[in-house]
Amino acid sequence: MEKMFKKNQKAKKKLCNNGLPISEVPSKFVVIANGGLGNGISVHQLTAIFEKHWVVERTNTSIHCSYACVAFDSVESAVSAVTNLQGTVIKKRCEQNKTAVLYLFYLGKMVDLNKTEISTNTTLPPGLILCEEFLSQEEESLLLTNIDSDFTSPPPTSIFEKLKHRTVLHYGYRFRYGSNDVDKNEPLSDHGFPNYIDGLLTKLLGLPHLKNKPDQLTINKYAPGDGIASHVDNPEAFGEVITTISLGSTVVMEMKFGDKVTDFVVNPRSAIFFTGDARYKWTHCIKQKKTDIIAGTNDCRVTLQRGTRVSLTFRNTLAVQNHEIKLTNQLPDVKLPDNTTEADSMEKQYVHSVYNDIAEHFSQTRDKPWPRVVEFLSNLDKHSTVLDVGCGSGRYLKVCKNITMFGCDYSKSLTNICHTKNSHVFICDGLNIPTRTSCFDACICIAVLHHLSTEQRRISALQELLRVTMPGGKILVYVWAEEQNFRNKRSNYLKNADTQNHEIVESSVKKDHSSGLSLPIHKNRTNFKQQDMLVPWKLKKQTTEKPNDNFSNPPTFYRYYHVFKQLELERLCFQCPHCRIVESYHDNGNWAVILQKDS
Ligand SMILES: O=C(O)CCC(=O)C(=O)O
Ligand SMILES: [Fe+2]
Repeated sequence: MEKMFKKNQKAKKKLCNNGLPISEVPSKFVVIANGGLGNGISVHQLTAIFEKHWVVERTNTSIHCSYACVAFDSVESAVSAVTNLQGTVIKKRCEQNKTAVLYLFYLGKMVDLNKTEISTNTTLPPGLILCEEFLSQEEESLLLTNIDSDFTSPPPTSIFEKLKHRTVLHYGYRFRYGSNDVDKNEPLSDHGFPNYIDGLLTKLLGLPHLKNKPDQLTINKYAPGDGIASHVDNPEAFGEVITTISLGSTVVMEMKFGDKVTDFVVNPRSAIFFTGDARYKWTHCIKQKKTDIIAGTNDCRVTLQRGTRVSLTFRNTLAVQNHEIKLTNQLPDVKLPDNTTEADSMEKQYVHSVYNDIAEHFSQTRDKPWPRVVEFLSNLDKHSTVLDVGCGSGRYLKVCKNITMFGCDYSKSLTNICHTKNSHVFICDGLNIPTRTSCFDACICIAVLHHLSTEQRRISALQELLRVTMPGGKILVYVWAEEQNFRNKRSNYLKNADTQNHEIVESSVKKDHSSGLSLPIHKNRTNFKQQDMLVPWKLKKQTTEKPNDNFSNPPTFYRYYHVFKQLELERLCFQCPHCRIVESYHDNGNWAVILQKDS
């Protein structure tokens, strides 16, 4: 009895997951779990049982459904049927000696299962271009025939690999799982792809999405139940657009970015272009399942059986820049902004937008207050009103009970996190703080100035801090130091090498072709080799999901930094009128000053 109850509950849960409007209140509409065509039970068999006792208005099932829906003539009939038929064992129509156990539940409304179609109103991630019916059926079957024969006997110009959860063929360059890149010195052949790809390539290049002819192709073959772990195709190794052609079977792709998740159906013969955010910020994956349950019309979910699916992923490999730098042992050229427009746009791309994207992860990993900042706040007069400029996720806003703290930050996502902690915060640019002059007893500005990309902006930020502070009030400023090894003491940043981010790129350069700006990429947890650079931030791996191969690759973001040399911060302060430096010191890889505004 108990076993039957458990099975009943399990069946109910499954129906709910399928989107059926199960109701606890009796109604005339009933769903019969296990009583559907998909489970080998015909409508005929059901009506034969019902008609002896009750009047049925309509019965509805579909070959895709293991359940059937029934509309009785009245609630009473439905109640009687649910009570009497619960747990009935019925012989399957087409499978001899096999039976099904029926479980019945009320529905809030009648559902027409055959009218359920895949819902098309999924919002795709920004930058994802999905072209349905990109190939004709003839083109698809010709490709499949050729690809099948390559899988059977891989040509010498290809590399065949059997991964744990799919088989793959690489052309052009071998894709190296682990580093998720290619060896540019080892092309697989002079002529790249097999001839049968020519037509497809011409067709792809005819669309505006691909700027250059791809030079690397991975063909993935998925049996039902196979998948690909969540990843971003390595931005260090491959160009701006990744293209995937699907053949053979429908599948659901899942894309994620922060707490945003999108599932969408990828049909055979479609082309997907991953560009922009979908290329660089959102991860994509295919779960290891034999069926996909997806949103359908009519409040229902549609269950799709997967068949064998083949996908072709085209990539453009990037040139290797590392070698030259290493060989000559010279620092790369740096081209920084030299006007306000350039500085604004660079900070927007490499500071503001990044903090919005990494806010959640940043707040989880940067929540410990630094002791000397807490000490500064604790030494302020009781009831002081203090502004934290660039407060991030608010780690100093609640550390001192005796003072009133406000925070401001450019990042909406970070200020949202502060709101959840009930802190007083507002969004603003530190160069234009929207408050009156002289309205705070003190200010702190921790790890902010180093994100401003010209000296003039760093001075302006100090002047703005001085403006909003009361005459006689104090300001504490911290910036990242070029000297991470000071007086023979290594900073925590260096000491914590090997624990985080160390796997990221060797020294290389990021050139922005549209703006002409060029910045070196810093190797995390190493000494700084230059003052201006991009510092990688790798989002944490999704721990909820076991990678099905070593192809799990969360996105990397780049933050712009100008690290300060000894006395550089003091020099900037000297250029600000009406203040004096009360104290300056090195603190664990940072330079700090305490300023006092003239009375
Ligand atoms: O099979 C697919 O559609 C995805 C393939 C993919 O993401 C890749 O090869 O990087
Ligand atoms: Fe991919």
